[in-house]
Amino acid sequence: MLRVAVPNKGALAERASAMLTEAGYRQRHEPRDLTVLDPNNDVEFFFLRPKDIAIYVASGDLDLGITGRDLAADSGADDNGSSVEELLALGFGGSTFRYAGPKGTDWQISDLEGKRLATAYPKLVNRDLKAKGISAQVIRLDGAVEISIQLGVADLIADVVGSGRTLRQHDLVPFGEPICESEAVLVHRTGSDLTAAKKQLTARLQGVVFAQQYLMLDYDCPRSLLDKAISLTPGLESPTVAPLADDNWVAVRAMVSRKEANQVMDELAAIGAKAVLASDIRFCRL
Ligand SMILES: Nc1ncnc2c1ncn2[C@@H]1O[C@H](COP(=O)(O)OP(=O)(O)OP(=O)(O)O)[C@@H](O)[C@H]1O
Ligand SMILES: O=P(O)(O)OC[C@H]1O[C@H](OP(=O)(O)OP(=O)(O)O)[C@H](O)[C@@H]1O
Ligand SMILES: [Mg+2]
Repeated sequence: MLRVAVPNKGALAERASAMLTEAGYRQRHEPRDLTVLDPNNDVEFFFLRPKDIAIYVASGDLDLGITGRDLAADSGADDNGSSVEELLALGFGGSTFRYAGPKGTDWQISDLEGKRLATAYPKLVNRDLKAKGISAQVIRLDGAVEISIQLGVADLIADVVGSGRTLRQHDLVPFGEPICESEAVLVHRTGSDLTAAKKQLTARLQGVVFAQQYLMLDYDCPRSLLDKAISLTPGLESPTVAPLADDNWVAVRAMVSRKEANQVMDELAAIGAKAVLASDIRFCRL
């Protein structure tokens, strides 16, 4: 039976469970449940603190886990980085992990030298400081890191930035390049076998991620413009082209990236396509 770790609370929990449900897996109904057995799919889910997930997966006690890329990087057992590796980026929980300091100063990375630096991600930060050749006193906190400067325990911080609201609320500004560009990821133990069961769960989640990033486009097109239309909507392999009752027209169906869909629809309309319809894809296998 495949054993899979899922965040039990925090920024990733709801979307992770929703994505697994969409992929056909059983998820918990009671928010306090710590395990859910899905006998039909031969999977057991374990609902764990997001920070602990990489530890269970790195030790081999659990086969797969959904966590943040920043948390996975912070779990690394050695200086070389993480002891879990990414199988799939899940396209939600996007954030950056950044240094920040009180506003009013044009902070530079070199200003970190000799400072007290508060963070809930000490391994990730120590590794970054080492790579930059900077020596600073890293103060490990569990959360609410943004308040640590005004309370006097730190000079600067390194923390997760989502919308940037929490930094602004505490009169802080980010500086330097992000230490990590994070999102939710599916991980397994570095170097462990990619078994058929792991592959199947990965493929199912890939199908949901893909469905969220793509739309199905249907339109009618004069046969004489088909080449132009196909160059705008090449699809994944090749678009479906079907005859219409009127021999001068064809119906075309192709997947397009959600981000580009409106632009592509404008361009199709401009070349003379009619009845351009976009519809959601719920899930798929590529
Ligand atoms: N505001 C946010 N926007 C986007 N992603 C976020 C945000 N806050 C946290 N994350 C991401 O969620 C993951 C887990 O962080 P989360 O805050 O849920 O865990 P935690 O700090 O251990 O738990 P808690 O905050 O419940 O004590 C990390 O990968 C982090 O990058
Ligand atoms: O840029 P924003 O959109 O404001 O989000 C960033 C904040 O969200 C997270 O905090 P969380 O709510 O998880 O609390 P924590 O600090 O106790 O973990 C993170 O640690 C930041 O503090
Ligand atoms: Mg948090």
